[in-house]
Amino acid sequence: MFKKALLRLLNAAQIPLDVDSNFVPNQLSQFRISVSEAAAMAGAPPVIIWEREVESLLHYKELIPRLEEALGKFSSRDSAEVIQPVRSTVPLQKHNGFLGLMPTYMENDGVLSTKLVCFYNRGAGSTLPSVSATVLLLDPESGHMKAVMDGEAITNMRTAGASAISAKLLMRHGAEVLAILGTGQQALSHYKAFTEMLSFKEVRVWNHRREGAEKFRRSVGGPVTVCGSVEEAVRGADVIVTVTRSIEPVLCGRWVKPGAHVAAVGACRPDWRELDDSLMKEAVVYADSREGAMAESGDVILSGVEVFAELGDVINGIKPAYREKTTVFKSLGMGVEDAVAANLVYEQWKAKAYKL
Ligand SMILES: NC(=O)C1=CN([C@@H]2O[C@H](COP(=O)(O)OP(=O)(O)OC[C@H]3O[C@@H](n4cnc5c(N)ncnc54)[C@H](O)[C@@H]3O)[C@@H](O)[C@H]2O)C=CC1
Ligand SMILES: O=C([O-])C1=[NH+]CCC1
Repeated sequence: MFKKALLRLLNAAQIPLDVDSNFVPNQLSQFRISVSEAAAMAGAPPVIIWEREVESLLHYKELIPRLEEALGKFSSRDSAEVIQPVRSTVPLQKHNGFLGLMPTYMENDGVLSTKLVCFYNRGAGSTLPSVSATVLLLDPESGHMKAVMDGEAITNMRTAGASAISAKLLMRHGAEVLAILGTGQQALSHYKAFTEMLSFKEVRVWNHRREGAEKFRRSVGGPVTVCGSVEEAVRGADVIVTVTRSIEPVLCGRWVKPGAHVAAVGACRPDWRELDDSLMKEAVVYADSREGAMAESGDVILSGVEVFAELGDVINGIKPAYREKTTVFKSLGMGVEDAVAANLVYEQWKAKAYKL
């Protein structure tokens, strides 16, 4: 009663529960209620955390261990750990795109979120982004919306983080050469995650337009070899990342060194491809979500191959990691990855705002 009365007063006096308000959390701590509980009770608006701030708060070193844990929880199929249906999509026919809805509930962790993501098969001349996203973080008890966040930075970093986990688990020991096909947003985040978390002697990139690859090389600053063809980029590579907007195979099995690991990130529709049949049939195929891959991945569905395991099965020790064989990690992207990333951003934001 007393807590509610205090909060009504704060609200009526329009004392915001925001970054500058040190007073409110300190006072509330006496009553042992959380900031989000207080915000819900006071009817406070959600905090808005936009791209630059998300980027400044999210770091692979903290994100990747949380993603790894979440992938394991997802694959345990324990509904108290993760409830995450396969993404539902609404076609945006006029614009050659899709709206994907990605709700996730992690009961044991008290995390409830949903991402709204629009993704497009853009024509060559378009300057609009391929992916545009927003993540909503909610309080599971009250339903109060705690935060609205830019979803692009989260999508770029959590996707690259999941691919880096796949490489850590599935690439051969002593891997030296990384090849990245495509030089857009995901290529940049993958370059950062892979060079920060793993170590390679050589990084090669290819783009269907050479100027795109040259721009990428200049923007990352580190040593990168620009290749004139996919074959030149991937011959002898130990790890290959495919992050293109292509809807037809760009990577052929005959160019891939036996034992290489491929993190296949693009082609997230049932009729889109990045990898050819020979590669899919040669490789042991892992996915983030078996159901997601069977519903959404053209590379899996059209090649007719089986998903051998989820990354979470390997993390949980249920399925082996065949490092010596050619492996493909088919990434579709999961709501649980967005949930843990958004929750981490929110925790960091609170710590910064309230200097906890
Ligand atoms: N698995 C996952 O969780 C996620 C997958 N994606 C997918 O990853 C892919 C890349 O996304 P972004 O980097 O954000 O896009 P982007 O538009 O920033 O980059 C796309 C790259 O593909 C190249 N490209 C365009 N058309 C091509 C073609 N026909 N053949 C070969 N290359 C072509 C572009 O030049 C560019 O380098 C997209 O397919 C996107 O839908 C995006 C987010 C998450
Ligand atoms: O998981 C994700 O956000 C996406 N997967 C394919 C395009 C966007």
